[in-house]
Amino acid sequence: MVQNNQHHHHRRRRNLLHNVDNKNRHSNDDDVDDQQNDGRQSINKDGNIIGEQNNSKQQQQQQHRSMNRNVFSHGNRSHVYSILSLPIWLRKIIISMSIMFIVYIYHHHYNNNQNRNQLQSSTNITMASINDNHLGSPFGQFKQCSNDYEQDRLQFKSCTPYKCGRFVSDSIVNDNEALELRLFAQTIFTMVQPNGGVAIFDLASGALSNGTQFINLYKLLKHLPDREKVIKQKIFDTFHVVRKKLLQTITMTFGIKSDHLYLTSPVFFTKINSKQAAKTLNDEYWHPHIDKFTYNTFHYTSLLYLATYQEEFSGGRFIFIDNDEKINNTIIEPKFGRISFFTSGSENQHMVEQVSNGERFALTIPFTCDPNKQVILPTTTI
Ligand SMILES: O=C(O)CCC(=O)C(=O)O
Ligand SMILES: [Fe+2]
Repeated sequence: MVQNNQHHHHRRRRNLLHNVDNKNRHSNDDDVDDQQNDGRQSINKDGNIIGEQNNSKQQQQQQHRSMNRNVFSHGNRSHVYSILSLPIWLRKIIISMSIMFIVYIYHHHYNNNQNRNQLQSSTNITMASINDNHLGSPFGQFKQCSNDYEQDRLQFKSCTPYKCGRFVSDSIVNDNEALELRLFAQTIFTMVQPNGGVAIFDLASGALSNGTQFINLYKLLKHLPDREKVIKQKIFDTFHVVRKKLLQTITMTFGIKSDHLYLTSPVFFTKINSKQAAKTLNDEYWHPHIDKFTYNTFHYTSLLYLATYQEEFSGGRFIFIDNDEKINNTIIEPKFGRISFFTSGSENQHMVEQVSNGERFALTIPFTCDPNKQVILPTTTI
């Protein structure tokens, strides 16, 4: 009964509105259709309800037409009213469909954006994750050398790379060697004030960061009778073993003569923690850089990791930046005992991600083709 009344009421409102509509519809394309619709013609002519004889199909057609007009013709107030004239069930359908449409558009847009983000991060290649165990011959890839070696090639024929590239290995340095070096670094860094985010110790010169300054540990120790307690000879012995293995690996991988490649300076330990980066030259870590130009002595860079990503620190991954859009980058996740080595020119521009938690220890061991830039490490008889 209530429904009947409502229905009746709606139709009456609709008919009233149709009269107004008709005035506006002379130029409307729908007119042709409308003329052909008997039910509709009677409504328009009489302004009366003849719905009883109309079957529901006709009603629906009318409602659709009136809906279409309302949706597509703007600036006509009567059209707005005629939406209200639709039966509640139809209004509900329209509203739900509109909501579904909005939700669909939103999802489509959101998914597209997400895909784009995923695509960006998925195009970053993790060359060595902490879960990988790169045993045996070094794992990596060759890359065309940049033009940075043109001059070197004339000067250092049998050492300058013809094929460049980047590699990792988890089996060249053993755990004992890595542990010894790690403990040494820890001891050294407890001797100085923590400096923002980066502490540095150069094994070649003895330079040790202390706040924003550097002190020279070797000079200080010179006058200390029990200096052997601070830096044991053993650490230099271990370092020499590691250096030899790295030199062998690099020369074999890049096909150069091992007696033409030399250790160069700085040979440095770093401890990076999550605090702000220090205002010293070590700021370089956070920025994309090219070792050959940053240090001026490097032809081949090797890195020995003394801490493991995600276990001991967050962030701090090593990233080769292969293009400016920060996609298609190659990532190395630091892992205790892992080495990476690469040619130091612009073919291997890189950076270190900010460390967000914990402490990251690493040792940079560089090599040069220039005998004049060779460095011989001191012994404890410094
Ligand atoms: O610690 C690292 O992973 C790399 C540091 C670096 O880029 C450098 O020593 O030049
Ligand atoms: Fe670097």
